[in-house]
Amino acid sequence: MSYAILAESVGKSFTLHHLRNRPNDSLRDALAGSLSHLSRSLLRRTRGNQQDETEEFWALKDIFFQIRPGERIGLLGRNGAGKSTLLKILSRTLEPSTGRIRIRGRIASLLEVGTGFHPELTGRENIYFNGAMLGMSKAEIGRKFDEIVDFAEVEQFLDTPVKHYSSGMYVRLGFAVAAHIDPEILIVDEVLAVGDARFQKKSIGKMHQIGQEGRTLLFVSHNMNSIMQLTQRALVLEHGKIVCDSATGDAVTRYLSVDATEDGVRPLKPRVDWLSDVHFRWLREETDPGFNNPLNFRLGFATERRISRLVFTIGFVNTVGARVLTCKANLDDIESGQHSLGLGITDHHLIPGTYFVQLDLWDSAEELFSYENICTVDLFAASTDDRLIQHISRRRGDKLGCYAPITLQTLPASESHQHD
Ligand SMILES: Nc1ncnc2c1ncn2[C@@H]1O[C@H](COP(=O)(O)OP(=O)(O)OP(=O)(O)O)[C@@H](O)[C@H]1O
Repeated sequence: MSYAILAESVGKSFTLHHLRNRPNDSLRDALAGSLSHLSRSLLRRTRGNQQDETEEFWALKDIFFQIRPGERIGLLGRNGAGKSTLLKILSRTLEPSTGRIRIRGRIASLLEVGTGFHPELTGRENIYFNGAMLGMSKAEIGRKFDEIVDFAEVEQFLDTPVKHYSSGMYVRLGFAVAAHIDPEILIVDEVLAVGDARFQKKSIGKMHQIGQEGRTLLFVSHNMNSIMQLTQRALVLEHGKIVCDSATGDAVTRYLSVDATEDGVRPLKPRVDWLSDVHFRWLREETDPGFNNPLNFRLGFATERRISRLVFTIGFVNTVGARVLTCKANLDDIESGQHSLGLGITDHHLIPGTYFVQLDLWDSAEELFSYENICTVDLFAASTDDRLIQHISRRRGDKLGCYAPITLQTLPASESHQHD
């Protein structure tokens, strides 16, 4: 079968050095410590000499996949899962330690802000410099030049060295060059998140167009809506391994459920050191099956400080990654100590189905705690009407969200034909 990208048994290991008796030992150890925590199972510890220690860390292991020409693929994974390492190997900026990559077609990649740019050169010079690196001739770049400048919206700064550009400008220019060299394969990492919302929308539109033209697209994002919009198939990476390769909807569900536990009972790490012992749980046993029945949660935490105004939000994300409902409450003057609160949500209007719950805690304007998939909530249909609503909503786009009843009025015959 023909392919655009073929990965065969690709692995990448890094050697981590833990240098003893050095002034910055503790920082190195701290970094290495967090890495080994991330992927203990992939680590093999070897001893160098008495003082230095090295660890072999496998950031990617046994990666096999095939991408056909014209496919639009999403790559999902938590921080440190190995996405950037894989993209760097695909775009040949990193050599794999095992296996091989085969690529057919001109490839353009946008991996990090500013890659492929020379800081001392102007925007104009960098378009030629970057275009040449991506395999375009001077004449080709000349033909595309105006389109690139126009798309990047940097006309005013064209003769300014790019070292004076903001990160948003870098990304705009980088994306514009990569997207206009007519790549057969376009690889884009999260960088777009740096641009403003309008540019993100514009670049998603451009990638969509590139996909429509039958080019191959590989796209990494933590934004499930963009992944859903742009790709048909997605790979999920966990600790350097592909754990799911399927239709995007299924892959997003798999990715979102990675962290969600059934009951959500576990200690969670807050963003401030004076808050601890955060526990959150959906009281499944207190929820009656059926549409719009109240949902109850329990939140526990310990605070060493008085909290003047605690703001909670509970968000509900459907199985394709869209946040469909946000609920909020506040509580004033919480004294230091251990606390346990019951949080009830009535009239949520959620269609029966599975939702991933996000919890955020703020003290006025300071973020105290944020957790994406703290638990899952499964709401069951209890009546024929519930099942009908669920069925219709699934058929119309396989999404779940909220449902609200319509108030019906019977209008006199003459009024029902009037136009506004
Ligand atoms: N040069 C390197 N030396 C040592 N370890 C590395 C190196 N590059 C990456 N790693 C480690 O490999 C693992 C995978 O990193 P990678 O950047 O590919 O993850 P990611 O999925 O892209 O994460 P993020 O979403 O945070 O960008 C991480 O634990 C990272 O610390």
